[in-house]
This record gives sequence, C-alpha cells and structure tokens, in this order.
Amino acid sequence: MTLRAPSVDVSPQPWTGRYDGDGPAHARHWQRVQALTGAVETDGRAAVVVGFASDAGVARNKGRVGAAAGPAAIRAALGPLAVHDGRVLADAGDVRVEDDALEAGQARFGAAVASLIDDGALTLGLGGGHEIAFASYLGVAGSARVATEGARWGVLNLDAHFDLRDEENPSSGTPFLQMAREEKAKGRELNYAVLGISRPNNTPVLFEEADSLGVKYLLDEDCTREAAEKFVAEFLDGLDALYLTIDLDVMPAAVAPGVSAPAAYGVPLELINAVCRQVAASGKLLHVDVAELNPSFDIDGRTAKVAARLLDTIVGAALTV
Ligand SMILES: N=CN[C@@H](CCC(=O)O)C(=O)O
Ligand SMILES: [Mn+2]
Ligand SMILES: [Mn+2]
Repeated sequence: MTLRAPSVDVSPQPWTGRYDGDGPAHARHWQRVQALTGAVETDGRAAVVVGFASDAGVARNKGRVGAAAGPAAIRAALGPLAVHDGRVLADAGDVRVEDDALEAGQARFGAAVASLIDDGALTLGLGGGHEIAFASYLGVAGSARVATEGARWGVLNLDAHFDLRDEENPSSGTPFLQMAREEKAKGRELNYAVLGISRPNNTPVLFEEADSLGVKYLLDEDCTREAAEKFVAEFLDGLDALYLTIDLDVMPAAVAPGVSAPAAYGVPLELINAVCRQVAASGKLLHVDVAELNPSFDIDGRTAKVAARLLDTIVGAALTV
C-alpha cells in the first residue's frame, strides 16, 4: 500500500519507549512506527495516526481545558506497548488548533483524514476535545468511499453524552447535531448510535433531540456485555462502513479521570474494549478517534494508558482480519 503524507501542515511527532533490543522479539510501537513524510510504501494495510491538538471546543463548551495536550500523551502511552504481529503503524503528525481557530483546524484535519482513507489506511484520530468528531466527519464524508462510492456509513459514539447541543457556536458539545444537519442538507439521514449514555448527565432537551433524529442509544446502566454486543451488531448490520468515536468519559472516573467531565457511573473498560474489538473485527471500520483526554487531570497517566490500550486493541483486530 502506498501512503502519501497529507498536503496540510502536519509533521510526524516523536515516539519513545523502553528499549529491550532490536527485531520482532523485542518490538514495541515506538520502534515500529513509520514517520509519514513524502510517500511511504507499506506491507499491507496501515493504521495512520493523525492528532488534533485542540482546546477550542471544550473552552467553548465551558469545560475544563487541556485536551490539546492529548495527542502527545496518547503517543507517549502507546509507544512502549509491545507489538506481537505484523501490523503497520504510521504517524502523519498533529493538526494544531491555535486559540479559537476551530473551524479551520477541523477542515485541515478532515482533508488529512480523507486523503489517508483514500490511500486505504485505517485512520486513528487523537483528540483533542470531542470537537474532533466533526473534524473526523469531514474526513469520512469527504472520502471517496463515502462521497463517490456512496457507502452506507454510520457513526458509533462511546460516550456518556449525546453531544447534540443546539448552539450557535460549534463546540465539543455539538458535533453530532452538526453532522446530522450536514447530512440533511445532502438529503440524507445521519446513522448515529451512542453507547453509554448517562441519563442524569443529559437534559430532557437532549433526549428529545436524540429521539427526533432517530438516534439509537444504550444507557450506561443497561450496558451488560450481551446488550452492548447486540446493540453494536444490530447497528453494524445495516452499514457498509463505520466511524467509531471514543469519548473517554464513557468510562468510570476511576478508570478515566483525565477528562473534562469524569463519569460517576461509567461503562467498564472490559466492555468498551470488547465493543472496540467487535467493531474493528467487522472489517467495516473506516476511521476511529479518541476524544477528551486531558492530561492535566489525569492520575499517573491512567487515562492515557486506557486510550492507548483501546487503540492497540482496535489496530490489532482491524489489521489482522
Ligand atoms: N463534550 C461534551 N461534554 C458534555 C459535558 C457535560 C458536563 O460538563 O457535565 C456535554 O456538553 O454534555
Ligand atoms: Mn462525554
Ligand atoms: Mn463527547
């Protein structure tokens, strides 16, 4: 597969980790990741990291800022993890949102993701607040697979929140309503499912918005393993392609403290990990992103480690189908 560096202003970031030796017996992501500059020839399908270093959406949504440092923290947690298979990982670099220039940053990220999907890559977006989701949407909807070939696609959000706020100013609380409106303008309906919704953390108006848009959702309290896998299987059934977005606040605060809005209840990590594997193993996964990591509220890097572990699960399952 030939990967080309995106034409937007990004450059591959440093990766570090423990060194035990060279060769496959000692392999860790930091040793294997390929810097995506120019054109890179890979052995089979590659997963390509694109960061979205943005505080703008959480700031606009009156949250606790710090998510712009998320991409570097996820790389630092993923770098040391061992690699047991022939997976190929590349790093395109970070799109950086300066101050409040959110829409321009989302457009740059979308362009980068679309071109990498068109090259055949599985793209991994590292947030950033959940405003990364609208940036990801621009990439998915702009890819040839969706825009030209007309793939039936949907977005599965693992999140305690709907993020369907109706606000004049787009933020980390609005991306899925923005997507629904964009799709409507194209004469289509957004296929949107959310797993992990916390009833006390979403007001009635958000449930009404979700119902009026036909959003499928599973409450955090109803997330047994069986119910979650059935929910995801039924959503996947009607689709050719999926965009998976993981808001780390879907997990309990003890597991994911490093977010703007930690969850009192949350969906257990083992269930979120199982759903990630299920989606990646379906062969339909087009793009995934991880949102809301705020390293300044993290405890001993545990949220970053969770993000890295989930990405490791996804890449392993998606590239070995
Ligand atoms: N990205 C979305 N965040 C949540 C935050 C909720 C909260 O601060 O309690 C939302 O807007 O609903
Ligand atoms: Mn959330
Ligand atoms: Mn969210």
